[in-house]
Order: sequence, then C-alpha cells, then structure tokens
Amino acid sequence: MRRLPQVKTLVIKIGSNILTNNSTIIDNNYINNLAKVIGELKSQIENILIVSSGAVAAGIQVLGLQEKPKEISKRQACAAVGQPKLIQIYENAFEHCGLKVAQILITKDDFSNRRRYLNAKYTIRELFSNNVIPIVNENDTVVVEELKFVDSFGDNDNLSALMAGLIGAELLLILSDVDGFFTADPSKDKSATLISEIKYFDSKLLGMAGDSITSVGTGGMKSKILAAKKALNAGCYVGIINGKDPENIKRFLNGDEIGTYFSHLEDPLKKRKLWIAYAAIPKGEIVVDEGAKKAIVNDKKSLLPSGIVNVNGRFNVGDVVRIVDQKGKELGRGKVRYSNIEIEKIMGKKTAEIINILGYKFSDEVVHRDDFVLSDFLEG
Ligand SMILES: Nc1ncnc2c1ncn2[C@@H]1O[C@H](COP(=O)(O)OP(=O)(O)O)[C@@H](O)[C@H]1O
Ligand SMILES: N[C@@H](CCC(=O)OP(=O)(O)O)C(=O)O
Repeated sequence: MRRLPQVKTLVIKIGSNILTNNSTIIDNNYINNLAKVIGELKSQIENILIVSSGAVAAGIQVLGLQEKPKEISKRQACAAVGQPKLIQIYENAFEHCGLKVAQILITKDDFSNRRRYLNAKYTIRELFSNNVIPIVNENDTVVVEELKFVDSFGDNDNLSALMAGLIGAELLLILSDVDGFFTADPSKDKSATLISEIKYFDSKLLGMAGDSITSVGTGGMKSKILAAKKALNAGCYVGIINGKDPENIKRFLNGDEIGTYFSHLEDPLKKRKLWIAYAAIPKGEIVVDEGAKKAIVNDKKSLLPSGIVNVNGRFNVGDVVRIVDQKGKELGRGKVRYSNIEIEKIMGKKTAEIINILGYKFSDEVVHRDDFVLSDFLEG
C-alpha cells in the first residue's frame, strides 16, 4: 500500500486516447463511467478539476474526417467544432450524477499575463465553492503556433501541471492508455517494465520516455514526465495511471500500487516563482559574464548591472527574461527591475553609478534573487 497525501484538491488529466474508440470516435460510455467515479469521489475530495483533451478527436468525428488533419488550420477547425461536442457529452454525463460542469479554454498567453493568471485562479475558486467541476482545455482555435512553440502549452500534460500549480492541488493524476511510466515505450519494447515509484527526478527519466505513437495523442510519455516535474516543483504529487478503467482512479487514491507514483517533493517553488518559471513567456534575454554566472547560480545572489555584458529583445520593468551565459546557455529566468533600454545604459557599471547614468534608481538589482528561478526548475 502507498501512503498518499491528504487530497483536498485533485487535478485529473484525461488524454485523447482514452476518450476515443478507434482513435476518432468519442466514447460516450467511457465518459459516463468516468463521471460516475468522479461523482463518487466528490464526497471525499472537495475540489476536482479536469483537464480534458479530445476536442480535435471529437471534431474529426463531427466533420466526418478519416484521420487527424496535418494542416494546423484544419486541426484548429476540428477543435472548434469538437470542443462544444465534447463538453456536451461531459455535461450530460455529470448531470446524471447531480454535478454541474464549467468549460475553461485557456492559452499560454492568458497564463503569461499575471493578472489574467490570477483571475483564472479566482474564477476556479468560485466554481469550486459552487461545487462545479471545471473542465479545462487549451483554446486550440486561437493558438497561433503549432505544438511546442512558445505560444502554446504544447500539450495538455503541461497544461494540467500548470493548473495544478495555479490552484494548489495536492495531487495530479494523469490518465493515459498505458499502465504508467515504463523503462521504455512498452508498445515498442516488450522487455520494458513498469516503474512503480519515482522518488528523485533525474534527467535519465526523459531518456526512457518516448513520444506518442497514436494518431490522436500529442506528447507521449515525454510530455507527461516533463509535466510531472513541473507539478512536483509546484508542490503537487503526481500519478500516471491507466485511465481506460476509471475505477483505477479510486484504486490509486486508496493506495493500491498501480501506475507510477512520483512520491517525493524536494523544495517546491513559491507561487510567485512558479509563474516566472512556467507561465510567463520570456520577453528577452540578458547575457552575463562568468562572475555574475557564479554569483547567481552558485552563490544564490541577485543579478547586478556590473555582470551584464549584453541585452537582447525589448522588455519593460516587471517582464520575465531569460538569463544566459556568453555561450548562450540558459541559467534561469527572472523578472526585471529595469527595461532593456535602461539595462543597455547601466550594464557593466557599478550599482553606485546607476543614479548618475539614469538620473533615478529603482533598485540596485536588475533581477532580484526573489524573482529569479534557476534553470534546474525549467524544462528538461
Ligand atoms: N517509457 C514509456 N512508458 C509508457 N509509455 C510510453 C513510454 N514512452 C512512450 N510511451 C507512449 O506514450 C503513450 C501515451 O501518450 P499519448 O499517446 O500522448 O497519450 P495521451 O492521449 O494519453 O496523452 C503510450 O501509449 C506509449 O506508446
Ligand atoms: N487540445 C487538444 C489535445 C492536446 C493534447 O495534449 O492531447 P493528449 O496528448 O491526448 O492529451 C485537444 O483537445 O484535442
């Protein structure tokens, strides 16, 4: 038996593969069973939020296509017609259990704006207090770029980790069509074995995780592992389980040793740093010398103007930028206290000179330690 944390807020991520029969037909029966299980769980877990994929798959079905289109605009059209269909199925299923659902469509851009990010949190809090189950998906129709670009969450595994951080969930359960995380993709390597528990996050894990091999899945196991890392950094435990049987959700929560459990939280990021690390889209880049690199990475100090050698991009006070060394390696991300124009004037100078150069001084630091996140917490 596993010992799980006390769960007051749970995020459940549901992938396209388990929502569909033959990859393109949404399985209404499955959603009914899932709603029944979630309805039963509501008596013990106060807040449950679902991140559901399946809009594109549902759209393929509605438009009578044979497979997922290759062109982005066609896929976006599928998502546009599929999303209402999907929500309608969820709504009917949860109605039978006496529960209401809400639809939340979100983009990376929404998350990158701190006010909108916090607003989403307050809205979800209100929905929870009305006993509503929010169902979240990426707003695929308005995302400009294709997967993995800065403009998009890339996949719903990532989105589910960000949602878990946003609402302070204790547990994120990722439901997929495999029994958990294996030492290699089990559909390709028959000797692969299930990893039941992961205590320490290690970059070797990414080497074992492959991409999706199905026509409707998006990120494969790789994106689930990256999402798990983000959720753990946000202070949320993670489980990856086979969701084909929704009863597995109850089994996992009861402590049965199914799926893969990420059981160890090291030193979670504070809420504010979480937004800097995962939600904000960096607006530019500050290049630092070796001395500043040592100060911010090893000595955990703030970034002062004297160690800055270059600045790229246009940004304002309060924006998030990447901090890189002279070889272009990302050292971390931070919220700046000066704009790029001001930094261009004060870089390489001592803090005592800021006031003479600019005629004012907001702060000694260009990026304060409290507003800086080391690259260890970022992707990969
Ligand atoms: N190490 C691994 N362990 C388990 N599954 C893996 C692994 N590497 C790759 N995969 C693949 O990831 C798939 C699940 O991801 P994906 O197709 O994106 O589904 P979903 O729609 O559930 O997000 C599995 O079906 C499997 O083929
Ligand atoms: N937003 C897309 C799903 C993207 C995605 O990550 O899919 P999946 O790998 O099935 O969770 C949709 O609703 O079709």
